Amino acid sequence: MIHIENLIHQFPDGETTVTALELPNFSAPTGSQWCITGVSGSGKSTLLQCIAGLLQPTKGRLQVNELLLNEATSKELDVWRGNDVGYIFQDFNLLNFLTAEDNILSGAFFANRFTHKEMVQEMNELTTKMGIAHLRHKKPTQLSKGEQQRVAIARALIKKPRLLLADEPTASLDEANSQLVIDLLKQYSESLQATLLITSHEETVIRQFSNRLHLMKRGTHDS
Ligand SMILES: Nc1ncnc2c1ncn2[C@@H]1O[C@H](COP(=O)(O)OP(=O)(O)OP(=O)(O)O)[C@@H](O)[C@H]1O
Repeated sequence: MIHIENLIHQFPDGETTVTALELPNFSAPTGSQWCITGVSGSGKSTLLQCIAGLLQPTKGRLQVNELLLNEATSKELDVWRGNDVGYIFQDFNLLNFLTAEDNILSGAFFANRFTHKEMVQEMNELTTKMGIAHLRHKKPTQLSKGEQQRVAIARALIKKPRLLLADEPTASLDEANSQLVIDLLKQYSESLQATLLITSHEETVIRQFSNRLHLMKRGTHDS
């Protein structure tokens, strides 16, 4: 469950600030699946980062399940994120010194509730489903963008999170892999009753979600 009231996020911009996001109200029931749309710069990534507790909102109330994010300490946010949040970054954020396999396993490490055997089994299943099993021993720099994206997605799914946040998860994928990823995210969300929020510009992706949140570009400079 996500519940948002009067959320505002501003970034400093020289002497002034830029309002990246303003969202008066938003509620997503547990297990619901949403596509966040809006032109470039409308605040889609900012919203996902606020919901993941990666950005502290400037104003507003933001609750995810039992946790009130705007009042939580950074330690509470770290523990919660490690346990409950699967985040697929727009630019992947893979660790270049680790193999694809170790990058994926690292996604479950901080959840602290799986044995090594369980993590390896889940990693094997995910990489097979996603067609990247043969790439497990490669480093991210030896992979194409689309392959890196699938590694990033497997890293988010391995811990079976209650909240799945995916920032443009199909942006580097061809049509077939894009569909595979959307199907996989939806299946995970359904089977785990995990709330799923994805951002996308692509019509083919957007129309597969009946729940949509459209953000308007602000770009307002406030002194
Ligand atoms: N770290 C930052 N410092 C200052 N301004 C920022 C920062 N990050 C984002 N912004 C600004 O906030 C606004 C929203 O950015 P955001 O990345 O959330 O948009 P978006 O809708 O995800 O865009 P895109 O579709 O291009 O990824 C933009 O005007 C952007 O320039």
